[in-house]
Parts: sequence; C-alpha cells; structure tokens
Amino acid sequence: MASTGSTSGLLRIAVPNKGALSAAASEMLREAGYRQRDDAKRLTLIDEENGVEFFYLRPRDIALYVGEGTLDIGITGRDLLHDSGAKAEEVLRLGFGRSRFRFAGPAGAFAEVEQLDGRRIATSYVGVVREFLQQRGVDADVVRLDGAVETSIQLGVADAIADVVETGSTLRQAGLEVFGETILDSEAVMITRSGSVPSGLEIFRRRIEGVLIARSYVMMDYDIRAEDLAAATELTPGLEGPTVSPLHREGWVAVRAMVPREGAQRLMDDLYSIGARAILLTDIHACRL
Ligand SMILES: Nc1ncnc2c1ncn2[C@@H]1O[C@H](COP(=O)(O)OP(=O)(O)OP(=O)(O)O)[C@@H](O)[C@H]1O
Ligand SMILES: O=P(O)(O)OC[C@H]1O[C@H](OP(=O)(O)OP(=O)(O)O)[C@H](O)[C@@H]1O
Ligand SMILES: [Mg+2]
Repeated sequence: MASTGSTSGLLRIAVPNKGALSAAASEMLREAGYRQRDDAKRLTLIDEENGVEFFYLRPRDIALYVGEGTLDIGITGRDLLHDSGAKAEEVLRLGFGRSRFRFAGPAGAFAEVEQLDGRRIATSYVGVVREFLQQRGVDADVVRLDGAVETSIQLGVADAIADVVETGSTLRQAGLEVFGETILDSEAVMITRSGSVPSGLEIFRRRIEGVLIARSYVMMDYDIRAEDLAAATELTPGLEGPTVSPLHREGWVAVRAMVPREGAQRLMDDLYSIGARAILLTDIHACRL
C-alpha cells in the first residue's frame, strides 16, 4: 500500500471549520489529547507535541483534499464523502453528526421514488442523488442548490427535494414530508485516501477509538460474596474478563469491569439484588484497548 505524509513529518488532519460537525469534531480531538483552536477564525493549528497539524476546512471540501493526498486524514460526513466522488474511504465511524438523507415533497404529493421520473429535484448533494436515481432507473432533473433547499418547492424551482434530515423540524415547517426509502444514513466519519495508510494513522486512530470507548463505557466496581461471583460476572463480563481481587472481609471479593454506559443503572439494580454491595460507577476519561 502507498504511504502518504507531509515533508514536515507532521500528520495532516482536516477538521470541519464550521457547521453541524465542527464543534463536536474539535471536542472529540480535545478529548483525545490534541490541541484545538480557541478562535473560530483560525484555519490551521500545529500540535507539535503530538506530531499533527490541523486544517480547518469546509466539511464539503475535506474529502477532496484527502482524496488528492494533500491531507492525510479527514473528519467529515459520510454523505459529503459520497457526494464528493473523491478517492477517499471511511476508516472509522465517529458516532456524532447523525442524520438521514431523504427525499421529501409537499405533504401527500409523492409516495415512492419512481414517481420522481420526469420531475425536478432540488438538492445540495447532486452526486448522491444522481447515483441513487440511476441505480433505480429514475430519470429526473436534478437541480443543484447551495442550501435552504426546503424552500425551493414553494419558490417553484423544484417538485421535490433531497436533503439532510436530523430532527425533521425544518421539513415540517416548510410543509414537506419524507417519502421513499432512506437514501443514506450518515454520521461523522474519519477518512483517508483510498488504499493509503499515512504514517501516524494508527496512533491517531487508537486515540479516537479511546474516546469512543470512554464515551460509551463506564467502570463498575462492587463487592460480592465469593459464592455469588459467577452470577455477578455473568452480568458484568467486562471486555476481557473482569478483575477480581480478594477483600480483607472473609468470603468476599471485589470486582471491577467495564460495562456499557447505556443500561448501567439497571445493571446496578440487578447486581444489588443478587447481593453485590458498595457498587460504584465511574467515568472513564481515556482508554487504549
Ligand atoms: N441538523 C443537521 N443539519 C445539517 N447537517 C447535519 C445535521 N446533522 C448532521 N449533519 C451533517 O453535517 C454535514 C453538513 O454540515 P454543514 O451543514 O455544516 O455543511 P453545509 O450544509 O455544507 O454548510 P452550511 O450549512 O454551514 O452552509 C453533513 O455530513 C450532514 O449529514
Ligand atoms: O431535520 P432538522 O433538524 O431540521 O435539520 C436538517 C436541516 O438542517 C440542515 O440545514 P443547515 O442548517 O445546514 O442549512 P443549509 O440548508 O443552508 O445547509 C439541513 O440542510 C436541513 O435543512
Ligand atoms: Mg448545512
């Protein structure tokens, strides 16, 4: 596999400079121990200590820079990656910026994608929409708009739209409703140039994975009678088996295991009911698995 990298030896990383993904991307990088800008007007930042340089760019342009090999790694939306047609690929899902890419039209006007044949569809994601329609053999006129696509029907330039839907409130306010199958499920993703492994990717990736784990797991500690240990560790198997230590109190052991954050309170109730005591839940600030 080809290897990319800047002449400075720093890993060059593209981060959304504004919009829906920007704050959450910087937050994730901070949690992973990287320096981040404190001024939204700043467009580049070197984190010498960690061997990386950040470039704050439009999320729509990020896949292009990465695909060209100008930058090593990017954080962008899956929908924007697909729309760009760039030679870049997804290497990690980041779990924020979730949205669906959907067709929508005036309430009751359309029920399925095939009805778009011969009609006009406004979107900012021309690449994604054309590919989807082509796969289904639908011949429609795709109108490229920069944003605020929902208003285009009322203004008479389109019959339907294809756009990002998160809460659905923009659609509702425009009197539109979704129809047809979901075109794409999107979220923020880490991307690299197709077929390339930039030197330094593994460390960066492990740090980000550490943040994802720290966000979705918590540490559970409890004491339990030795004879109830098997039942308890069935509830808290940990990632590679829980740590079990002897307690000074005769016949009791202390158990420590990582458990999913979701459902952790319920798990505490279940542990209590089988005899566990001194049950503690603590956040994990960082981790490397
Ligand atoms: N509520 C949302 N609105 C818009 N994009 C969202 C939302 N939630 C997640 N996203 C994702 O954010 C990315 C688009 O970001 P953004 O809206 O900042 O770009 P843009 O529309 O090109 O820029 P802008 O809206 O600032 O002109 C896409 O990957 C999209 O799926
Ligand atoms: O389902 P919702 O929660 O309402 O969010 C979706 C809306 O948010 C985005 O618009 P954005 O603010 O990015 O403006 P834009 O249309 O100009 O890009 C997107 O394009 C939708 O219009
Ligand atoms: Mg937008």
